[in-house]
Amino acid sequence: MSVIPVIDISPLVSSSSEQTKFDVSQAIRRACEAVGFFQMIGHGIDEQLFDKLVIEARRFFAQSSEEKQRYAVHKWNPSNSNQYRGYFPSSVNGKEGLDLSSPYMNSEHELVKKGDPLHELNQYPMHGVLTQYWDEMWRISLELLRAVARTFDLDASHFDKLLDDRAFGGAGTLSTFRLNYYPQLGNQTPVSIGADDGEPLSCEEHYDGCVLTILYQHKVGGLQIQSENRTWVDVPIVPYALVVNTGKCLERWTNGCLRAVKHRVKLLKEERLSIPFFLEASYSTPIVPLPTAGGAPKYDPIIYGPYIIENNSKFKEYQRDDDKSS
Ligand SMILES: O=C(O)CCC(=O)C(=O)O
Ligand SMILES: [Fe+2]
Repeated sequence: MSVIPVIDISPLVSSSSEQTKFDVSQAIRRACEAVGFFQMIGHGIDEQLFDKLVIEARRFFAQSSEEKQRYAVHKWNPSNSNQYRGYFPSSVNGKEGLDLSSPYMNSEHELVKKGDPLHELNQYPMHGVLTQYWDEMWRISLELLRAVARTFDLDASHFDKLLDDRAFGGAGTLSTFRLNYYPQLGNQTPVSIGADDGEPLSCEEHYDGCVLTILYQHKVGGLQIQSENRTWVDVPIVPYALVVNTGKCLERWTNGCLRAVKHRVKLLKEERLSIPFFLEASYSTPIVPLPTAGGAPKYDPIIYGPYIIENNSKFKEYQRDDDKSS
């Protein structure tokens, strides 16, 4: 299928009958099975919040590199201890970005105090609009996973406790909220070239490793997904829609029913902002194919934390050991 479905999730986020919620949940499942992506409307996020978020993101990236450097992770600012959560410059992989962790992470937790890379607190002050947007992403994420749970004959809250472990003595969700800025590139060289079609790219062809990604692409498109016949399909701009895609973790969890699909971003002449929220499972969550997904398990059980560290090490912007410096 090459058309990316547009799904109105309003019944999931308002009071509506169980049947209506189930019908929307099924539409989400079908999209994630057939395409791996959908455009989500009816999410209930105030349009003004997106506008404020874009202003906030632009304000951040418009700062001088010295100012942004203050929030850079250790690799680019040795006086900062964070390896993972913070700013990375465009010299590494074409785009620059700011990776933010949960503003609600349990700061007393042993892993947070120890400085575990996945459990780092933000050095960039995350308040106001950024926290409001985080709250919205978290609200929607839980509803999407409840939708998935329903279609696999599970209690709707099945995944809730596997995504945020604070109630079980953990530090909280490992999810990442990222601001991506693709500068106006002029004649600069692409970060990579499409493997099949030679398309110049500003974000390489990849799968997301997380559970789900919820992405806001602001006004400028360029995101493409690979269809089953290996051709590349544009993800069009639908105003104030959020692009949702299945990550490799959810693919494993659903025994391959929901598909993670390769995607990339074309190299454009104009600047571009994209704002993904990577929904992650808690560190010690076992990812074991759901028995209700049917069929013999196609994947070995894994523990989320070590799995995602290994997965992220494939991305240039996460190769942060000093000896791998690019
Ligand atoms: O910038 C985009 O639209 C997509 C970025 C992306 O795929 C990612 O950060 O995983
Ligand atoms: Fe991605």
